[in-house]
Amino acid sequence: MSIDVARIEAAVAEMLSAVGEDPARAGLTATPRRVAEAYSEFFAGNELNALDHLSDSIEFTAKADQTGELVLVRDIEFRSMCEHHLLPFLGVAHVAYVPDERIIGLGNIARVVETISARAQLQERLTEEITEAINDGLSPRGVLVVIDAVHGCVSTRGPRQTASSTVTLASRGVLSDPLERAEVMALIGSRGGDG
Ligand SMILES: Nc1nc2c(ncn2[C@@H]2O[C@H](COP(=O)(O)OP(=O)(O)OP(=O)(O)O)[C@@H](O)[C@H]2O)c(=O)[nH]1
Ligand SMILES: [Zn+2]
Repeated sequence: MSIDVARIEAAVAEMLSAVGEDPARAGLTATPRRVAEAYSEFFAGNELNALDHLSDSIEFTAKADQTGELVLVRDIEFRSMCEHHLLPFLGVAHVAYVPDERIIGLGNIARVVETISARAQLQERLTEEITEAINDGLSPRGVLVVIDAVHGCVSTRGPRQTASSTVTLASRGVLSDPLERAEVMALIGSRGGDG
């Protein structure tokens, strides 16, 4: 089902009334439309299939004596919507995989993250779904996804922990091995230049 902008606008006007605001006052008249546009962005991934970003994979043949090649795309910025409170959580995703017979243009890894983020999510499920998409789309020898995020529902309300971030990790195949995983974690932690 596509996003129903008119229904979002009506619901936002109703919420404004419910919190004691006047949705007709000058500063608020365009707010339902703006929120509907923002929600259309936040939930655009409901209409998309992340695997479509992996359909143009490239054949990759490792030489016989090469093992353990790794692709790591670090610091992919994302925002998603916490499904408990409909407040954003923001952070970075690090996506690593060990190719088998297919690799993919690097920008498509970020597109997978964006599509799966643009849905009502839990950070754990977001991490799992990105891992699963890379695993299904590229059939690699291993996948590891690490997400580090700050939740609006933890920082702006409830516990109000503004300095706390949450790290989640999911893996498949050879990157589930603790030693292989440790190498990727070290690479994620390292930064070239002044980063
Ligand atoms: N595991 C997990 N929990 C989350 C995520 N986003 C938000 N939460 C937590 O989900 C919980 C929802 O708990 P509830 O008790 O139903 O709601 P609440 O009373 O608003 O909880 P508090 O935020 O702790 O005040 C809260 O502890 C949130 O911090 C997430 O992505 N993953
Ligand atoms: Zn929440």
